[in-house]
Amino acid sequence: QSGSVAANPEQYDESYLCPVQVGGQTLNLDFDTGSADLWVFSTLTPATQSTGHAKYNPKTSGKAKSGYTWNISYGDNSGASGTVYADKVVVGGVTATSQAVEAATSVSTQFMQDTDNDGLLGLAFSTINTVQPQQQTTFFDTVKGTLAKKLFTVDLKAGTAGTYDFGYIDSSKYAGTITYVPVKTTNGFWEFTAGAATANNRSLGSVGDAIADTGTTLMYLPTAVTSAYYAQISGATNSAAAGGYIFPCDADVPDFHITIGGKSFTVPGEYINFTPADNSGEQCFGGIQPNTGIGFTILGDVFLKAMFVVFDQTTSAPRLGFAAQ
Ligand SMILES: O=C(Nc1ccc(Cl)cn1)C(=O)N1CCCC1
Repeated sequence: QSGSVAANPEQYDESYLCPVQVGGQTLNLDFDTGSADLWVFSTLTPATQSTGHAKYNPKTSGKAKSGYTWNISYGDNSGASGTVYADKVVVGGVTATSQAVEAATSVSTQFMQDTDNDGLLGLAFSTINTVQPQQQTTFFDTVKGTLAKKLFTVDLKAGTAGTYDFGYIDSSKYAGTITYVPVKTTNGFWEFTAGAATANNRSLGSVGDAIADTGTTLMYLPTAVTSAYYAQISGATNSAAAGGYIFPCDADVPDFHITIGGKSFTVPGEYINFTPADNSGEQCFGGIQPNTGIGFTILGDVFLKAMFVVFDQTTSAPRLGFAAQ
């Protein structure tokens, strides 16, 4: 089988939500290549936390996995926890007849407040799934053997709907050729080595170990690369109060170029002029921030929405394919 689902941007492209049928009920989920749990708001979630969200009712067709629990936290310190059911999950026509559906019994404030988001669909490697006592597979791992090709592609866009495709590569969605690089799976992420970064034809240094993460909004780069980038924007400062680099909203924000697999790819400066940093709209928050304390680079949505990316498990050595949109 193969299929395609829309990825609809939230305000400021903060995240992208995709309609998914869970036990016959449609929920809008945040597809996240940086985690491996499929969890949903449910009838088990306290009403004080679930108001405004679509909820999965396991009673309809779910089979409880007795004694199974899950508990996940993300880089922004949001998180959720709950219990586990097996149910039918359909994404863009691709069907998992018995997928582990993790029903939330508790969610953090960030999830409670984002009423467009009804849960997450993890697309990292199942080795980092949090279900105990027995780890469960991601939707992709569950259906992988039934797909025309064991791969999915990500085509996020700035300010408009993109797509996640499962089982095939649509060559109309990218320009030029796809450049493939090997993936290191030991941390459970789609992790690879990126190369030189430049802006205004000046070297910013090398990016190095990086993950392709659709669940993270921004780009978190090595501190040296980040500071060299913002040195080229007059008025840019690293503001503790704002939580990162900000600059005058009318500044000239340079394009960011990164080499992957020997090919250069460009993130337009306008994507890096991310959002107003305050109510006056005078200062804007940067789409590139330092990866302090993370230990690797995260290439999140700001990067991905300039790219067409193939998450490829067609062979025993997973790989990532990158092309310009
Ligand atoms: O928080 C995340 N990433 C993240 C955020 C900040 C920093 Cl420094 C690093 N990573 C993330 O992937 N998600 C997924 C769903 C909700 C948030």
